[in-house]
Amino acid sequence: MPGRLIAVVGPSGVGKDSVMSGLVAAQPSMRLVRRTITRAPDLEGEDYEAVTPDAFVAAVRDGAFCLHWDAHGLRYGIPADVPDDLRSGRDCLANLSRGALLQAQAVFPRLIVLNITASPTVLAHRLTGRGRETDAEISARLAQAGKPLPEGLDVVTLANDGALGETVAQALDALQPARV
Ligand SMILES: Nc1ncnc2c1ncn2[C@@H]1O[C@H](COP(=O)(O)OP(=O)(O)O)[C@@H](O)[C@H]1O
Ligand SMILES: O=P(O)(O)OC[C@H]1O[C@H](OP(=O)(O)OP(=O)(O)O)[C@H](O)[C@@H]1O
Repeated sequence: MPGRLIAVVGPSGVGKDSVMSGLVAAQPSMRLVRRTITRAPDLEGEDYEAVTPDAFVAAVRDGAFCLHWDAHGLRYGIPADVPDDLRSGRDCLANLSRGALLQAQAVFPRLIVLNITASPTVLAHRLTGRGRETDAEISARLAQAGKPLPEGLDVVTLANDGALGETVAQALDALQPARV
């Protein structure tokens, strides 16, 4: 049985990276996928490979990604070796765009979507508190918050308005292999 690609999606600031860290801490056998992003290096939040736009284009050309997309004026790539880990039966956890899910369905044989939600007020508060983006960038991200998911996917929706530990516990429960 191949591993599952667990795609964590939801609006900016909802807590995707926080939930992912909690999941991997509880289940270290899961691979936390490190993304390549055309973002300045060493900013707050996730651990990522920072590259220039030119280096990203070269990486695409060289087949470095199994999936890539553009959002928020940035480019994001998922390493090409993720399908190898899935084939070996290892679950992989990746922060994906809602806009890349149909593409992802074609790439990963077992795709589970963890759709994280929170109220608009909570999102605004968290993005300001994280401090990675400017006020203008935060406004642009909040305007994208209600983006719908494509139809026909295997989706688990979890509210992260409350305590992070509670959301992680619910995610672990929903991801029990017997369930999905
Ligand atoms: N349940 C929670 N309660 C309080 N703060 C949270 C919770 N989940 C995430 N945060 C905080 O909200 C901010 C955004 O979280 P992050 O994981 O970066 O979200 P995303 O990856 O979805 O943009 C971070 O500062 C994080 O510490
Ligand atoms: O199409 P959407 O579902 O709106 O997602 C767009 C992008 O936003 C997130 O990126 P990023 O991690 O840079 O932002 P975030 O941590 O603020 O969510 C997500 O991982 C996507 O790459």
